[in-house]
Amino acid sequence: MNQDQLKQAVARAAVEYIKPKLERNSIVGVGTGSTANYFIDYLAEIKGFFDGAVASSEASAERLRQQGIPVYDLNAVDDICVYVDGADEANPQLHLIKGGGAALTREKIVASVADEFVCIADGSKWVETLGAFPLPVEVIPMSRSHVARELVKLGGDPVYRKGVVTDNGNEILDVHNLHIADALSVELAINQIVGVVTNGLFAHRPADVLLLGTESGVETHRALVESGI
Ligand SMILES: O=C(CO)[C@H](O)[C@H](O)COP(=O)(O)O
Repeated sequence: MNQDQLKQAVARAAVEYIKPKLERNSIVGVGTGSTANYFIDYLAEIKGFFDGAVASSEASAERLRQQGIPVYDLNAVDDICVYVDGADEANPQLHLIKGGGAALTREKIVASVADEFVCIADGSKWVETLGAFPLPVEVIPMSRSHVARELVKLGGDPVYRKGVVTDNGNEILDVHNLHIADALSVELAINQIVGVVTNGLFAHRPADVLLLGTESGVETHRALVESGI
């Protein structure tokens, strides 16, 4: 199977995974990107089983509407039972790098609200250590150079993603050459820089479940929980 077929397989698996959890009034959180797009298309096949969706980008909202799925503003809903989205990298703790599609801030908001976060990814996204994929950081435009200098102090090589404006009207720096051994600390440290809206590390809100598309089928990974016992 090629990468696209693996994305389709995990998107299909996600619909099967969430279907038993849905009720007529359920709201589904929907991510952004090519894998999420496949998920939206398959989700449309069960649209009678839930109420509607909250989208993490204008692009996903548009695709949901085209598929006949009602789209709600996050402020208009009390609860999101499940959030389904892709990732650029995932490690065994189900910490993620996201934001290749520049939707990281809204993705992190919707993921944080959701009761369960189901990540869907083809096998190329699975890594032992995060950071080979440049870490996206959304910044307030006037702070871009300041934030870039601070990111250099943290050991990264930030590159301005020219021509990209996020749905929130901001800009993106992609931080190269970070070897992220402690994703929890790095996520906090970058978010402390004045001018940063958020960064694409999802460590404080990791995925709960990862459906990973491989040649031998869709694997289900759950986060390794550190236990004091
Ligand atoms: O974080 C994202 C968008 O901001 C996407 O989930 C991530 O970039 C993966 O995209 P794709 O499913 O196209 O490989």
